[in-house]
Amino acid sequence: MAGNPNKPCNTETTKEEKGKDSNKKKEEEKEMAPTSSSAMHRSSSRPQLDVSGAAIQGNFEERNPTILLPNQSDDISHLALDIGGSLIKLVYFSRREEQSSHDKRKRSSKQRFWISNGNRRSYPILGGRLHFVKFETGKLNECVDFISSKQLHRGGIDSPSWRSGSQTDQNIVIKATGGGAYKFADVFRERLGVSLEKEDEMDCLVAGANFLLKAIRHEAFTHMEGQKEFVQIDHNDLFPYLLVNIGSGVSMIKVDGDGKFQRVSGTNVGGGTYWGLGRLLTKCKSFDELLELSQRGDNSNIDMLVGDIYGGLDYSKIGLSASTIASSFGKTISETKELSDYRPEDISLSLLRMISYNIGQISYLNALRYGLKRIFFGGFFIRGHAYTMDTISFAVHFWSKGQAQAMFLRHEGFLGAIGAFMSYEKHGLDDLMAHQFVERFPMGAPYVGGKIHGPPLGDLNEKISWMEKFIQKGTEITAPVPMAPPGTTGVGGFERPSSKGDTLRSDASAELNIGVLHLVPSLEVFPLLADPKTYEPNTIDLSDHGELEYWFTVLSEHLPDLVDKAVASEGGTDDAKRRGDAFARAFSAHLARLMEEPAAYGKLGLANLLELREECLREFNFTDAYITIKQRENEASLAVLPDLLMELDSMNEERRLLTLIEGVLAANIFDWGSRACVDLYHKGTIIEIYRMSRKKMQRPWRTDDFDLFKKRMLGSGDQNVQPYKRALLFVDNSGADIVLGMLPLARELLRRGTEVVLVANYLPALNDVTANELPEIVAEAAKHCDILRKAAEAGGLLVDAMINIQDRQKESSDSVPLMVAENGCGSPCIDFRQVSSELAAATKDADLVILEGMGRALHTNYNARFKCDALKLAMVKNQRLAEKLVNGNIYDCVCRFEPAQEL
Ligand SMILES: CC(C)(COP(=O)(O)O)[C@@H](O)C(=O)NCCC(=O)O
Ligand SMILES: [Mn+2]
Repeated sequence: MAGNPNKPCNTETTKEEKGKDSNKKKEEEKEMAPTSSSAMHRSSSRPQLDVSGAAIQGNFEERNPTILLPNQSDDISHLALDIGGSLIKLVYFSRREEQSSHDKRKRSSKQRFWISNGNRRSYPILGGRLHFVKFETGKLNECVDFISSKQLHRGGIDSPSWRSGSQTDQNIVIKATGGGAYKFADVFRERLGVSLEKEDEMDCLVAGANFLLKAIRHEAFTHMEGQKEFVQIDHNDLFPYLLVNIGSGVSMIKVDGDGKFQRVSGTNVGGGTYWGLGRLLTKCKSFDELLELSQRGDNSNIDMLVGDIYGGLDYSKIGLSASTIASSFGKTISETKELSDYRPEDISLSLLRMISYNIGQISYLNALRYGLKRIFFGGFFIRGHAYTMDTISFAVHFWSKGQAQAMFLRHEGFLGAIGAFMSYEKHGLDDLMAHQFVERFPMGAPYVGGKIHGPPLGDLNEKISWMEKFIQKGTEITAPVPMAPPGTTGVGGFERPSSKGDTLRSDASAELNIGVLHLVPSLEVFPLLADPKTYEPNTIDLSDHGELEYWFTVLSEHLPDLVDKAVASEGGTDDAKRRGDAFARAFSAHLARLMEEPAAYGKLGLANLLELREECLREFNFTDAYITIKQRENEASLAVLPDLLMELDSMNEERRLLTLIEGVLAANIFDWGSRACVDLYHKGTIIEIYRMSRKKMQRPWRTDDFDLFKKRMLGSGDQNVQPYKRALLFVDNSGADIVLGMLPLARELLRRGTEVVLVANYLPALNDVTANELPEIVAEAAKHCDILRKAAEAGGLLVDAMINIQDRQKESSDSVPLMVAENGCGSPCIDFRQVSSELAAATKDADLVILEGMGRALHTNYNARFKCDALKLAMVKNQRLAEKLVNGNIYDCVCRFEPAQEL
């Protein structure tokens, strides 16, 4: 919303004044509203969530069970709108998780043990997803059709009230902001029978920005000369800042806190100006077309530069280079030329620079006026466009002499809509934290949301046929637009950005930068992290282009094998083949997109890529691609476990501890995600490979802290040591890895009086063992081992044990328990900023963490520090990683012991 052009644009409007204004407006509306529209709600009649008598419906073991609210009578809307001059922005919430066959399998397992969370809430009451969609305001009907087709105004197709038909549309109130909330209220009433409850635009913008800056980890970034860098915002040091929202017009708001702000300025030269003038001057048919034209433009043909005035020289005395724009459109004063003599590309770029530069400059002056160091720019004018951001950044940097910094927001265009959504008090979103959001990039959002609107694809078949049909289009989307030769001058004399980040894709680009936000309120920061603020899970920095290229190649080359396994896991049917093909295309498209713009989905690390691959598989309904392999390897390993245990029991404790650690490292070779290992499997049986791997376990290992660990475990000389109280073992692969490696180590800890929690994945990833599979494996192993059996019984793992209950209670009461906890992840790596509340609860009294495998101990967490002792064990199954990380070779081993970090 721009300032009134008839008023100076720096007219201040305080929030209090605004409040008075909007109350007055509301009163006027009330008087004017016909009685039939008495449903036009005021805050007093705002629907509230009544959680009295709330009960979990169905199985308590479900991750996101339905919460039954027997006393809830108000209509609950899951939709909010920001109806601007050019675009309608829609934020909607879908409550229900799709039920995967994995979940179904999980529910059928009776043996699963859950650690009690005490008073913690272990179920996500508001678990669900936040979706972001936009429409052109001129196509309001399409927006209404979209809402209607998804029944969003009634809480979504899946809402119980919609299915039972218990909800009447007359009572439905939808929060809306922006001018269109007034202008189009009748359309919504007539077409959907709903009332729009207007929320103040500035209130919403600020609420949306504050929410995003606090809740989304990689929301804010800087963009200078083509380089995008994410900025970690400290929640306690966020205010004050200047929020500049560039829509059709521009608002500049000084934000001092939640709900505390002042609109200090604005300018009527904004996105509408660019689009309006651009349309007249270039005959472009859409904003995006105009923006795309600018990519190929050279503004020096239109703008008068300092060099044009000074005969090619800089005006260095006052710090102006020859390429600085002295006068936007200054060259077009030439009387000999007509509009048709100028290239539309050059006009577009010149216009874009004029407007962006102007906004950057006015913003800085306002920041200066109020002593604000940080300026956040939002609004759909920006559209993730590199030139626009660079120009604004340059202006801020130039005029502030580097003292102020322009920052941009990934959800730039949705601030108002998010704010309107948050104004439903019942959602209680304002309390949510970064660790409770997981952003995902489903095929349905980035690739189909390509047009100005795009309902995420509904069912699997739609997704597959979209991939088949539009693969050509997908390639176009991800391919860079050819650039004009560089060398044109820009504002203030910086050359046009030459990084790949400045390529403009189709109009899908805006959607490509944001995904669907999964709200999982049960996620927590791992309580044993020494310093969560500085914790960075990824070891490999993919902003290094060489690294990026290497890992992209590795993942691309692994694809055919992965597809084979995935298709086989689903019986090799034609349907599975079709899905496999679609998966490969989808994942390749994501890779290509990220290769072109690594920061497109937020800060990119190797763990994100490995997780994206798993997410893509799940999206095409491959719930457990390695299931057959996992089962086969478990069986083979369980068959030799009794012999191994006997061998171990014949050793003295020192020899045994060493053999156990060797065993873990040797068995970590069974990794179906490593190309080198997969090649090995074609040459031998599981047992042969295991034996070979054990034989090669010569100390010293590449990183070898075994002696330190041994000292802590066994003491030295006469010195006795206290056993660890509770150890969390982050286990990795199925088969030999868990059965012959980690379980025997767990047994040793149990034998020494340490409680053991086996922490495993919530969802399958490659051949990793899942928490759901562990009780069965432990039960099998326990058949051959009393220590494991008693501990598993004490831990409640052996519900179906053969012994009678009384005996079990007697025996288990004096045993330390062996338990299982799920980690909340479905990836080969682990991000300790987001773990399940079950795992967080299990950290109580834990004084040892053991991380096993490349994914959890090397790719992520290699540099992580914990409040308790930590042992990191892995075999490095990749030559390049071995060289980079430990200056060694493939199959080298890492045994890193780190005593508790002093705080
Ligand atoms: C995916 C993995 C992290 C799994 O390793 P794990 O955690 O099972 O030890 C690893 O196999 C990997 O980094 N693979 C890609 C590198 C390669 O194929 O050489
Ligand atoms: Mn693994």
